[in-house]
Amino acid sequence: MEQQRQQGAAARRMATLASHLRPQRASSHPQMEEGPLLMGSNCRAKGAAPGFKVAILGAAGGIGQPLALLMKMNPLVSVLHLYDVVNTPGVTADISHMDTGAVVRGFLGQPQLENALTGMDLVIIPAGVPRKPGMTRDDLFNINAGIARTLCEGIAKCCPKAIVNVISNPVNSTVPIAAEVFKKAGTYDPKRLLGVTTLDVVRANTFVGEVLGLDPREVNVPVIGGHAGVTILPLLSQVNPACSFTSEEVNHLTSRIQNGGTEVVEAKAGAGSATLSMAYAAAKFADACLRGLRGDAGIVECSYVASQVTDLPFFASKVRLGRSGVEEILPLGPLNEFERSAVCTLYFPNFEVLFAACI
Ligand SMILES: NC(=O)C1=CN([C@@H]2O[C@H](COP(=O)(O)OP(=O)(O)OC[C@H]3O[C@@H](n4cnc5c(N)ncnc54)[C@H](O)[C@@H]3O)[C@@H](O)[C@H]2O)C=CC1
Ligand SMILES: O=C([O-])CC(=O)C(=O)O
Repeated sequence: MEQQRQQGAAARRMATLASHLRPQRASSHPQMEEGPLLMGSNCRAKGAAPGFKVAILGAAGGIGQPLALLMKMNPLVSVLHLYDVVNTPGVTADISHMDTGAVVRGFLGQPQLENALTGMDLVIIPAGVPRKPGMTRDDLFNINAGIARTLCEGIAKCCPKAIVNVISNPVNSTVPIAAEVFKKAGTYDPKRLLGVTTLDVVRANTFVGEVLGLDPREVNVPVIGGHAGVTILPLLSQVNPACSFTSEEVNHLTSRIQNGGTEVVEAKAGAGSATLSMAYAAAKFADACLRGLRGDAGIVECSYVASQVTDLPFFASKVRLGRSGVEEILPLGPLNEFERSAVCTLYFPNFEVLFAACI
């Protein structure tokens, strides 16, 4: 009798194990979008656990996977939707086993995009192809512009009030493309569309910390402009804590910060661009956006946003985040001669505007 009971239990355990080992289909996993009962907007956490609903589009990629891990660890997140055109069943199953609060759901392929987006407070977009050595970020435009457009059409339809964090390159173009999609859909709110340039700040803090012999966690360098080559401009005259640099140090730091992406692309030798540091930077920025949404005061980050700080329609500078997204674009502050000349060359055919912006 006891032997029969043990054999029955063993058979049941084997059946359970076999069901986990079956070939992957999106619907064979409990966390994957399956049908009306598992739709994102019906997640059990809705209305239960306090927190925000966050979607990552491109969640199975080099940035998407570690970013999913970091967002699953964020206590402000109650629901985490992972969307990609490949491999979300595996990533979702894996991340969903972490014993943190957020409920994780996976969504695979275009037919599941709408369910991935419905009800989201924050959408983070790292979907798109990365650079290889010898390429510029602009070389990614043709493929990534189309991807950004499709995803933003989904956002306009399913979560038009969400804050959108655009990571996909070239950020200097994907953000304006997103704005055009939202304008066409009649949902554009410039306060809610933010290009992620946090990796430039993260690198600047690290490299300045190295030069000054300081803990990078105690360094804060504003980085303005855009997110490509010379459009990335660290304001070394505004480093916190206050410090000074020799002209050699300024040249070295400016060049290293501007070329940080290329440094990683070359080191990876064809295997992609920055993923781990980018996931860290994106998680840091997303956390700031969520704290702003929660109503925390005094949250200031650099971001590439619709702006009137220069003659250009989009510009990265310090912004104050709040319940509605970008609540204020802060002035550039006093620039030194080197920075003023760089800004003028890049962004100010009209010098008078510069002096207005520097106040
Ligand atoms: N803003 C920044 O500071 C940085 C931006 N990037 C950019 O981020 C992007 C992603 O980089 P990685 O994660 O390394 O690339 P990756 O190739 O490892 O991952 C991209 C993911 O996007 C997915 N994808 C492609 N088309 C999609 C679609 N239509 N819908 C949803 N998902 C789609 C792919 O399946 C893949 O899983 C690149 O454009 C890269 O240049 C990278 C580093 C820093
Ligand atoms: O350089 C690239 O292609 C990726 C990127 O934007 C960065 O690492 O800053």
